[in-house]
Amino acid sequence: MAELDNLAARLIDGRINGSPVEDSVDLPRIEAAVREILEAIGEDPDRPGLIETPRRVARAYAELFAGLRVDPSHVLKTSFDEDHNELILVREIEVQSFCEHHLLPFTGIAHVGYIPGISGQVAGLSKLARLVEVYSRRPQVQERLTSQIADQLDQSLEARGVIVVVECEHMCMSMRGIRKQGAKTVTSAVRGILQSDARTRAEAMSLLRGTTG
Ligand SMILES: Nc1nc2c(ncn2[C@@H]2O[C@H](COP(=O)(O)OP(=O)(O)OP(=O)(O)O)[C@@H](O)[C@H]2O)c(=O)[nH]1
Ligand SMILES: [Zn+2]
Repeated sequence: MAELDNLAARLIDGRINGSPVEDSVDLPRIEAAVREILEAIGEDPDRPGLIETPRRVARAYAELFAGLRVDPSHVLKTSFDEDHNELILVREIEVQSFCEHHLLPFTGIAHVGYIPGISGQVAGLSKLARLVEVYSRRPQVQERLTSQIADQLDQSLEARGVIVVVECEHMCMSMRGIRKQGAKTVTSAVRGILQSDARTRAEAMSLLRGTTG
């Protein structure tokens, strides 16, 4: 599992281009399924333009869903002690995920913030973005993505407070179905003091929006 976890973490980084990808998912099964889909929509999977498509899609899925094989608690393992007991916030972390209902992308941004706990555990800033990646690269719903990020931060850092706000556009709403482009879904998850104390939350919200005045 540790080896696979490591492989998937590198996949998330986009650093694998080659055979190791095959170890992480059942590629032949995905290929067969994609071929089936192509036939079912009335295409000829053997025409030159499509002949390699099932293989490409399988490899793309290995990368796009690599988050399923990473243990999110590993991401925040390398936290360190720092004498800072107020809000730490990383704004506008890119989100690229897939709605689990239609397997279509939803994309946008996440703001991730926390107030360190009495243990004084602080995470490397990039780890917050990595956490977003690990949970995004799975079939998801935006609400769960948001609360999973918040809960993991809460648990791993024993934070006094956590705030996560995610703002995304869903392709399943813009390309099909209701076909409304530009609609943004905003979800939030707050934990600890950021949930219980309205003033602290309001302060965090204004920083999160980029307004400090
Ligand atoms: N709450 C939530 N809903 C989502 C998310 N992603 C997609 N959806 C919605 O999931 C719902 C699935 O509804 P269904 O009625 O089962 O599927 P559908 O017939 O394809 O729905 P339409 O999109 O309305 O055509 C849709 O309303 C989607 O907009 C998400 O992250 N969170
Ligand atoms: Zn959807």
